[in-house]
Amino acid sequence: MAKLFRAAIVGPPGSGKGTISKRIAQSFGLQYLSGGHFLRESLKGDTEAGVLVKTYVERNMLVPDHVMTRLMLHRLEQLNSCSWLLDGFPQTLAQALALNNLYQLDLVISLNIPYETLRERLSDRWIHPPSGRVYNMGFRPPRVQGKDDITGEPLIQHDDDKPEALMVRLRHYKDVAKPVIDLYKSQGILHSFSDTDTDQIWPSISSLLSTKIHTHQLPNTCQTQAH
Ligand SMILES: Nc1nc2c(ncn2[C@@H]2O[C@H](COP(=O)(O)OP(=O)(O)O)[C@@H](O)[C@H]2O)c(=O)[nH]1
Ligand SMILES: Nc1ncnc2c1ncn2[C@@H]1O[C@H](COP(=O)(O)OP(=O)(O)O)[C@@H](O)[C@H]1O
Repeated sequence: MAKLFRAAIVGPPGSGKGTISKRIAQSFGLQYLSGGHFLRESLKGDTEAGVLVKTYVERNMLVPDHVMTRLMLHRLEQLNSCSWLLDGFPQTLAQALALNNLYQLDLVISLNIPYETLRERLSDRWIHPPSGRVYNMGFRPPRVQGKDDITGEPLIQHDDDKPEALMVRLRHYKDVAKPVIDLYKSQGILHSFSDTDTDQIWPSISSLLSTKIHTHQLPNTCQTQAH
């Protein structure tokens, strides 16, 4: 069987993880799994996990590690035959250690983006909740203002992208991210990218991945099991 490639992308909210992850998934055929999107999905049904998660997500607080880890590791189990890229997980050292017990990551991409850039971008971020498609009124506007390109449904802005919530998220992010970044640095798999612009960073990420992933080695069918 072809060797599977496992990677994660880390960076503050608004650093472009989702935007870059989608480009990576498209160019290199990795299965993309976003922690934030996955949580929002689990809020939809009236499940026990959904109710538990809701109170945290609504307050922009990290879901407790044991809950987040259980949900994500369960999902990853269903992606056993896939090469994947994680976005937004792990965010804490406890999550990183739990992941580490089961999977050896090949690569971690870290995005270092100045605060002012983050603030500007997130205040312009609009999303289409059912699909997770992300727009930006300057950088990637929808074809029709306020509407999703594919379905024409309305776009919304997350409460946690509004300025006050953003400050809290960024401060908190810094505290929890450092030990995670240090862990991956010590494992020799961390690659950091600093710029204000996704399009400037992308060529370097793409060429790094080309040296690590040989697309002919990736399984062309990745069997994903239902949730
Ligand atoms: N102006 C600008 N906006 C960007 C750039 N890259 C991403 N964005 C937008 O910034 C916002 C945050 O990006 P996203 O990928 O969702 O970041 P994440 O929170 O790290 O997943 C979105 O509205 C993107 O469309 C960029 O290079 N310039
Ligand atoms: N790894 C994680 N651990 C705990 N909670 C998380 C994690 N990732 C996301 N969350 C929760 O989900 C919310 C939304 O996540 P976020 O990263 O904003 O998603 P997005 O990818 O849409 O930016 C966070 O405010 C937090 O409550």
